[in-house]
Amino acid sequence: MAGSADFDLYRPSEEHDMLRESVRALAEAKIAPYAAAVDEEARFPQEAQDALVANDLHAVHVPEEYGGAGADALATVIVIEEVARVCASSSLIPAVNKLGSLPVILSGSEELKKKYMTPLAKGQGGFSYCLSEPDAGSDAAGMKTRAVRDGDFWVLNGVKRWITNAGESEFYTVMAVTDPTKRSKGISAFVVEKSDEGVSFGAPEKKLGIKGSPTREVYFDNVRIPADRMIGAEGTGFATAMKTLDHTRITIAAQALGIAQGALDYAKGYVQERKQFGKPIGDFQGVQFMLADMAMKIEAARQLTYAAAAKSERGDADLTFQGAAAKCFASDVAMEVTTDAVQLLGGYGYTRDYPVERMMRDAKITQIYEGTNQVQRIVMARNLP
Ligand SMILES: CCCCCCCC(=O)SCCNC(=O)CCNC(=O)[C@H](O)C(C)(C)COP(=O)(O)OP(=O)(O)OC[C@H]1O[C@@H](n2cnc3c(N)ncnc32)[C@H](O)[C@@H]1OP(=O)(O)O
Repeated sequence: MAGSADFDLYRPSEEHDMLRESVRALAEAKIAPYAAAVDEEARFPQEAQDALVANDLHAVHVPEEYGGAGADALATVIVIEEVARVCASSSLIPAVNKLGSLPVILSGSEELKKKYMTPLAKGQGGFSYCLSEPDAGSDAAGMKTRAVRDGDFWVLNGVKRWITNAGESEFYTVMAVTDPTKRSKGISAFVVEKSDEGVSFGAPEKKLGIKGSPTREVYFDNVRIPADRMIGAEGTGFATAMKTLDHTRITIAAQALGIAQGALDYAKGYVQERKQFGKPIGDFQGVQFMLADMAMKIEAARQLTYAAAAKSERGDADLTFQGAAAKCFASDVAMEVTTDAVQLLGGYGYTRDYPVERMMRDAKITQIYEGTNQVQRIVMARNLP
């Protein structure tokens, strides 16, 4: 797996290129064949989960000392990008495993890291991230889920909403209020296990896209967990949640990039096959210009995303700006490019007989989750370079 110092700001190393080739081959052979059915039936992509685990690609970011592949941020981006190119729902597996576990990696005790990163690396349990609530989305610090100390335990009560892979994951990073007088400084982070008494899940949301990735509410009803499940010090949970997003918004950019590339690749092939007025529609300059614009936007998004991944790896001071910028830009590109791909396929593009309408529906969420693109602008404006 690629090492952390192997890439400069913009250029993936030879190892990164090899990783891309192998993930692309795996994704095309083992994930792409199920993408349409996973979407149509709104079912978890078990085939993708199995293929990713078998090839050690389900959580590549886990450091080697905990049995992981120790992939750097760019390698993680490449894995997510290549899986998203064929199936966005499946790309949420490596993405959410990073999102859910990064709070532990960034701020957790050595004991917590050993306890939870090891099974994650082995594919014995995924990790979900519980920040949002029914009434606390963009205003994450307005959360109400409460954790109250009781001797050597914390007792959690509340509801988290929009939790990706809820019910599938074994482990949950949960942000909860430990001091209601302090807003963001009164929030702490915890690891909760699916098997903890009092944890339950709502019905899967019926969504426009990423239908293969279950999104459910998570309920905490007097969930009593040992005090050493707190991630970092009391009151640092919100900062940990935000620091995590600085790194993982780049994985959403990767996902957007993959979806856009998948749509461009499909449209490129289609315009050579489809004949109108006696020749392939790709011979018309109007169509060529659309493809050129799509490729140009994707390339710009890729450069921004890879540069952000390099900053994530190095922990550069301007990561907050760059992560938000990459997520915002790449997700807008994904929406534009997938919409243009549908346009290029005309009436066929609008049907489920072709994959581009799925890609267009899947692209939409990348403008919304891990902070709407309006929130990204708040973040960028507060952290201008
Ligand atoms: C991977 C695929 C799965 C996808 C699943 C998707 C599920 C999700 O979408 S996850 C949830 C997404 N939610 C979000 O992104 C939340 C959006 N909201 C936000 O980011 C914030 O609430 C935001 C930016 C609006 C700021 O909120 P606000 O309440 O004004 O807080 P703010 O005053 O900036 O910060 C509070 C404290 O946190 C700390 N903080 C804020 N940002 C950071 C940061 N980037 N790094 C470190 N600390 C930070 C600050 O130190 C600040 O403390 P201080 O007052 O001492 O400076």
